[in-house]
Amino acid sequence: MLSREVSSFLVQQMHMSQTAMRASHKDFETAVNQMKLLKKDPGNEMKLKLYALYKQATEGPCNMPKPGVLDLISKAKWDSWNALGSLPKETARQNYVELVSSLSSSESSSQGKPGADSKQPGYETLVVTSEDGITKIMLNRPTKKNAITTQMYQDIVLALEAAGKDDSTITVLTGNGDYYCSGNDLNNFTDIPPGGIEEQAKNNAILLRNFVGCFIDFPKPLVAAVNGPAVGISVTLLGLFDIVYASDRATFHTPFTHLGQSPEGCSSYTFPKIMGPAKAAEMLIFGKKLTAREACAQGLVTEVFPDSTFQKEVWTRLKAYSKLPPNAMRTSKQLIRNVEREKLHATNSEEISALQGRWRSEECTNAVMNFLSRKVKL
Ligand SMILES: CCCC/C=C/CC(=O)SCCNC(=O)CCNC(=O)[C@H](O)C(C)(C)COP(=O)(O)OP(=O)(O)OC[C@H]1O[C@@H](n2cnc3c(N)ncnc32)[C@H](O)[C@@H]1OP(=O)(O)O
Repeated sequence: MLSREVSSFLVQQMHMSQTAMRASHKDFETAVNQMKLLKKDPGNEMKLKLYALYKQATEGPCNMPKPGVLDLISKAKWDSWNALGSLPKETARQNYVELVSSLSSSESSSQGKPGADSKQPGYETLVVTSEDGITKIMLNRPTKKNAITTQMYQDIVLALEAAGKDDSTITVLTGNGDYYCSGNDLNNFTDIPPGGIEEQAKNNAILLRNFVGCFIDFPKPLVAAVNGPAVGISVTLLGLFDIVYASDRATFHTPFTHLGQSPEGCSSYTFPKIMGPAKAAEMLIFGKKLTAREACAQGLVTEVFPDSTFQKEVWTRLKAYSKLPPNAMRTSKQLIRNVEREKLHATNSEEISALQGRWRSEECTNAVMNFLSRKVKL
């Protein structure tokens, strides 16, 4: 017998509309007005992002002359707009609407909670520690193989934002227990909001755009310590890390087709670039699982360590790196990232548009249902 969540998920899926979810001009105008009503200052970085998207949505690509270096504010605005390159007006409009919507909902969810603004977040399923110049973000849901829940996506974003600003020099993502991460928690698909599947897909799209965007824009060296098997989004994101160390027990599996889904985490761009199109296709289209050594041979993994000495060797290495001059490391990271930052954001948008279609498909519905009703494991 199917669980209640699975049945309700199925019913919603059968009734959902096939209309595309592009933001209309009216949605855009509403978002522009909503921005004026925000009570909390979203911060300079966010304001620049919104400015750039607004200009791109209303005027198209930046073709203004670059302001002089002494005109700091105009230059920051110009840089932000110019970084969007040839992003289509329609995509910029949609990104703007989604960004404002996420700001409004985080503002309303913090209302009425005394001290919500000043409180350091206590993460339920992450352990964040800072020591020896290294901030470690550890996924901490070992009994569920560190599958990422909706709350965890949000917490990882918060933890990365904090790590980007703290005084550590390197940030490390790792997993607790025998898995690094089993990817998206498939129960995320059963938590259907009042607006049905359409609203769910829209919320997931906002969540994912923001989540992947954070990895694209992370300002410091970012290291993955892959302590065990990795699945789905935890694999695709590796293409956005600066270094990937893996235990020889780790495997790398992206079974998107089996799940009726399509790649995310910018992997449709980073994987062919890293390993060549033929190897990338075998992983992303056919779901071939790689061993740690294969992933290393294909350039996705920097170095593989025996599982028995993984922790000791990785942390000794990272502690030595963390003593290098931090500003030089940041500058090098930024130079490398700036070459393709715009391309990565555009890829993120494209992948999410495709996924929204996939999430509404029968192929995806059946795959999720088979997992939740314990019929299929990867
Ligand atoms: C909103 C943004 C969306 C972004 C999209 C991302 C795409 C992806 O990430 S696709 C990848 C999704 N992941 C999977 O499909 C993995 C599903 N899990 C499995 O196939 C297996 O659990 C496993 C191969 C990872 C491990 O098998 P094993 O036999 O060793 O352990 P289990 O008994 O199956 O697992 C223990 C426990 O953990 C639960 N669990 C594991 N992975 C997930 C998951 N991804 N979602 C939800 N729950 C998961 C599993 O159900 C077990 O729970 P119970 O002990 O309560 O039965």
